[in-house]
Amino acid sequence: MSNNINLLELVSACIDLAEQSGDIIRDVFKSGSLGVQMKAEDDPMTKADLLSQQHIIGGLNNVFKDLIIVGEESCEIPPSTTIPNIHKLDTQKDNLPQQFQSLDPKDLIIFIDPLDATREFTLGRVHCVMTLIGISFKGKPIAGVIYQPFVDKEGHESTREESDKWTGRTVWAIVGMPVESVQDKRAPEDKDKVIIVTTASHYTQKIEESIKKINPDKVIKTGGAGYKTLMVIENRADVYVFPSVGSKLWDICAPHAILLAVGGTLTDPFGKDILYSTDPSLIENKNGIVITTGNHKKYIDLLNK
Ligand SMILES: Nc1ncnc2c1ncn2[C@@H]1O[C@H](COP(=O)(O)O)[C@@H](O)[C@H]1OP(=O)(O)O
Ligand SMILES: [Mg+2]
Ligand SMILES: [Mg+2]
Ligand SMILES: [Mg+2]
Repeated sequence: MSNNINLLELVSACIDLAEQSGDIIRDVFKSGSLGVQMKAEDDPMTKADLLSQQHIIGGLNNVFKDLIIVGEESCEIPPSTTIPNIHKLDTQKDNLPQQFQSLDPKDLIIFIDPLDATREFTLGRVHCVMTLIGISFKGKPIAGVIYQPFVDKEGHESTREESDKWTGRTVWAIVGMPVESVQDKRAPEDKDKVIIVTTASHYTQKIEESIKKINPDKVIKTGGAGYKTLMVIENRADVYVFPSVGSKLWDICAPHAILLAVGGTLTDPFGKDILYSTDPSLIENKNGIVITTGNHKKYIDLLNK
């Protein structure tokens, strides 16, 4: 029997599971007992990272057979009774590109970052925290789901004192379909500026040099690969520059798919495409990443001059 997958049903399940993981992540945060473990120096994992990944993979495996899943955390997946809703996007059926209606699971890889910006999570800077579920097909991202637990439905950030406003936001896209959940959030005073967004916690001399080459009007340093890519997608920044080792395929697959759906570009700092693969030697974005929604070649040329 064919186990072929309809992409809309898979994305629907991913949205449902990411939203449920948001409840898990908020509950762990509010409990005040994060259970921080260091996987390596500068690489924390909490109870929320683990429970979120177990919930998502357990739920996906209950509905889809033969899925190839690459999750950030190395953990057992306990038996799960969760059956995700595969019908959340049924109203979009007519918009689904024909080639995505019946996909061989052998051609798909699901990249899961159960909690992006763990360091910020442990420090209480929770606005950058996201669950990221990306779907690649034959090496390229085709769909992405982002869930932000610590913002409201519009993506507005609020403090811990206003935690009743943390209703959460989902952003999702399938490449080739209209994107509904993304807004242009450029501040009027930033209209003609060049704005770079980059890491707050892994800032290096090399990043400093790259920024000088672009000579921007403004540099925003903040946490999370998903959060920074979303800043570019929503036009709060022009280019996300991270010309260093550190991010992995699960950090970028979901944001990359949403970026592609809005016409943006993600490459390494030399302009080379990223190949989404299960090959352990390719999981790390060794050269780094550059993300734009326009003028990509201009920024790559500046970085390599
Ligand atoms: N040196 C590193 N080791 C592990 N993960 C990293 C490293 N650098 C970046 N990351 C991942 O990329 C994200 C973005 O990095 P930064 O905040 O420095 O821009 C981090 O939140 C982290 O994801 P995660 O929190 O899911 O482990
Ligand atoms: Mg991590
Ligand atoms: Mg991450
Ligand atoms: Mg993570």
